[in-house]
Amino acid sequence: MPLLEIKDLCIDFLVNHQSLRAVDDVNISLNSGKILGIVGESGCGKSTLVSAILHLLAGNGRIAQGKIVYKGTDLAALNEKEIRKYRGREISMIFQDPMTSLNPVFTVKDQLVEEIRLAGKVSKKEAVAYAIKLLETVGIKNAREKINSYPYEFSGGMRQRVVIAMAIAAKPSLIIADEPTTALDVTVQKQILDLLVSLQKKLNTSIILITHDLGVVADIADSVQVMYAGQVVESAETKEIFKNPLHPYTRSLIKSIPHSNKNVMRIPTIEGSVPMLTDIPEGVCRFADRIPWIAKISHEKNPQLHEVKLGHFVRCTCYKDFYFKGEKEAININ
Ligand SMILES: Nc1ncnc2c1ncn2[C@@H]1O[C@H](COP(=O)(O)OP(=O)(O)OP(=O)(O)O)[C@@H](O)[C@H]1O
Repeated sequence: MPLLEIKDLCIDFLVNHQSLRAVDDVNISLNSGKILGIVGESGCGKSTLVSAILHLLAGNGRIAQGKIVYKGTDLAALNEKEIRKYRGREISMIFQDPMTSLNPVFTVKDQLVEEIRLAGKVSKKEAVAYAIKLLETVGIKNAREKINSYPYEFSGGMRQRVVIAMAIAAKPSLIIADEPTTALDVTVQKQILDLLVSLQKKLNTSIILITHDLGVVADIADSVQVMYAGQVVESAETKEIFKNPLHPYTRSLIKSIPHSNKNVMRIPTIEGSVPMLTDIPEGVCRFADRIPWIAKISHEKNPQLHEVKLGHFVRCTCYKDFYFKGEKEAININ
């Protein structure tokens, strides 16, 4: 049985008496000890999707349909008191900005000890010893001294390490990391990702890693779901996605991964941005507006996810006729 199974999940926001669908019929299956990458530009619905798991949606959001089955329990059906037992203990979250999780007026020790004591019955002394061990585990040197510092005394990367220490304190089975490295310098980003992967292996935790950068998931995720305008447009094992990307949006995301060789000729990626919820077209390919040079007939009506190969799904039929505008022009010139 998968650790987490999200089935036909739809999430709506109520805006000016209008119900707007931000997540549309998403399915996820995640096994123990695996890393799933959820990728897409800002506004695709990634954060909305994962915040629903622990009932952290904004006040105007609601699960309109679907199930979130975790270890056999449908989390979507739980009340506030019941879901609290899962937060931090079974499933923990790491956000982009470490200060979302850290309180600036308390020391790291106070915050870690509180988290540890919330998770289980331990004495203060035991909790402090465990907190120091946790800081060492996440690579903070001189943890015995550093534990008495306030969050502002740490660099951004070190703060994110503290947040990760808090996130693993209760040995959760699932960590949801929502753009955990976006706010950090490139060199620090790599260190934090390496840390997450090493902890995942050590603790056999599963991770859902949310990012706008497909390059980030390339080396570490076992599987990838690409989201666009609230829907999954492609999903497969990571190797397969990079070997055989099909959906125009996935192909565009792959092209936009920064390349170490700056001399490589760059074909322009697809212009534009994700539509606002009020502008999402119904019953047609949501990506069609971004690739107007592809004939309308190439798109499917009411585009569905098609399993093109075992475990590899792609939405709409437009991928079959898709080419990058610049590519064809380059061919014509030659
Ligand atoms: N509380 C809300 N009320 C109305 N619309 C919302 C609300 N929260 C998010 N949205 C909208 O839902 C859509 C999905 O937003 P979401 O934050 O989940 O996207 P995202 O892919 O995680 O992007 P980002 O990385 O910028 O957070 C966007 O159009 C956003 O404007």
